[in-house]
Amino acid sequence: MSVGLSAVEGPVLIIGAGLLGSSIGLGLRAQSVDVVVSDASPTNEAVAEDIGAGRSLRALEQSQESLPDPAVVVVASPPDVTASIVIESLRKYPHATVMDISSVKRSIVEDVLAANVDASRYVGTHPMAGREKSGPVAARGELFTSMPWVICAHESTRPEAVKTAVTIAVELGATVTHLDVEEHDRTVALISHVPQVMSSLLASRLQDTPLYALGLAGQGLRDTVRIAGSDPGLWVQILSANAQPVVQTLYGVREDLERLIKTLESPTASGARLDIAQLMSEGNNGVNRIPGKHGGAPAAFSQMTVLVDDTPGQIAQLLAEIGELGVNLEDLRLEHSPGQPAGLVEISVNPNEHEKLVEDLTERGWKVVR
Ligand SMILES: NC(=O)C1=CN([C@@H]2O[C@H](COP(=O)(O)OP(=O)(O)OC[C@H]3O[C@@H](n4cnc5c(N)ncnc54)[C@H](O)[C@@H]3O)[C@@H](O)[C@H]2O)C=CC1
Ligand SMILES: O=C(O)C(=O)Cc1ccc(O)cc1
Repeated sequence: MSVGLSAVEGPVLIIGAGLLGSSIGLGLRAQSVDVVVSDASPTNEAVAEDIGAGRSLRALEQSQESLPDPAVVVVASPPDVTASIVIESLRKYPHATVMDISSVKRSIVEDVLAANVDASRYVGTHPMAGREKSGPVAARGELFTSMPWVICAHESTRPEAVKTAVTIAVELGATVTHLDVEEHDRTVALISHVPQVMSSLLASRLQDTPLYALGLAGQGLRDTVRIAGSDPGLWVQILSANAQPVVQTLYGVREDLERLIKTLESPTASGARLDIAQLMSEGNNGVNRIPGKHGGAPAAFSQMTVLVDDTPGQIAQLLAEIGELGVNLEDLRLEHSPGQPAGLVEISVNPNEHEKLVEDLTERGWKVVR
């Protein structure tokens, strides 16, 4: 039974009410879907209920209310317990579609298919959205808006189960892509797991760096180490469950790293500079291939930087004025170094709006750098 106008049939039972589970709960509740949350940690389950991600299963049980038969079970627990929770849920809720959202798929699908359960109601999925924080306090209902969500049906998944998973992803604002399990694991090794490794390896170089040196860091360092703040416990599980595809990608990185080290050991040798330039431009080629917003073609937006005072309301004022000027912002990034009295707002717009916006904002008294 659906409570609101949502296309999702509830109740939806979310098992694992951490960052992802509670974000899904918040997003579905915003569409008036009936959501029940369950977590091994009573505290996380209670926090999830408090922030509005769904009704606590424990609280329902304590009040002697029985859980209405869930139409969908979303398993949002850490990867290492996901397969066993999926299997248990398929047994316990014989009418429910059971989907998981773990970052790795092959090991889970294999375990579910090997168990004596009705695996046709199981569909593996993976929202490509997250944060470098964990737990329900970090949850956001809009986490999945315009983000990809991969659906990995296995050979015996029922079409209705796929449809249910797609409906949930779409309801949360995500864009659905279908991949088989092997392709998924190979792909995420490159676009998610190795980036995490590279970020952590670079950030680990900073452990003994004097604080004055870190204080000089610009946005480049912050951009590349942001995800190094991720939960080690989760990443031990992800990397070990997807070790083989990750290692394949790391072999390529090792090759390029060895090439660069060798070149830089003799930087004035004949051809050395060309080799450095080649490595850098190979990086340019790669970054230019990353699609723009909403999965569209790589977009060539033009950028400008606006200096704002570090006082409340400045950024809101700037955005309001850009809106008044009728310009659509394609992207926005804030740069701010602690201790600096000003912040930098980097704005991306369509190139044909660039010059006029620089002029208009300057006229209105903003300090704009092209
Ligand atoms: N963190 C991220 O950015 C993303 C994570 N994922 C996947 O989502 C899943 C959850 O990750 P997060 O929400 O980040 O982790 P989290 O640590 O924030 O949440 C996991 C929750 O599961 C609970 N839990 C642990 N064992 C349990 C069990 N046996 N039964 C019920 N609950 C249990 C924990 O108490 C915790 O509240 C993982 O499988 C992860 O691979 C997918 C996409 C992005
Ligand atoms: O924060 C980011 O940039 C991420 O890429 C988050 C993320 C982490 C793990 C996943 O399985 C999917 C997405």
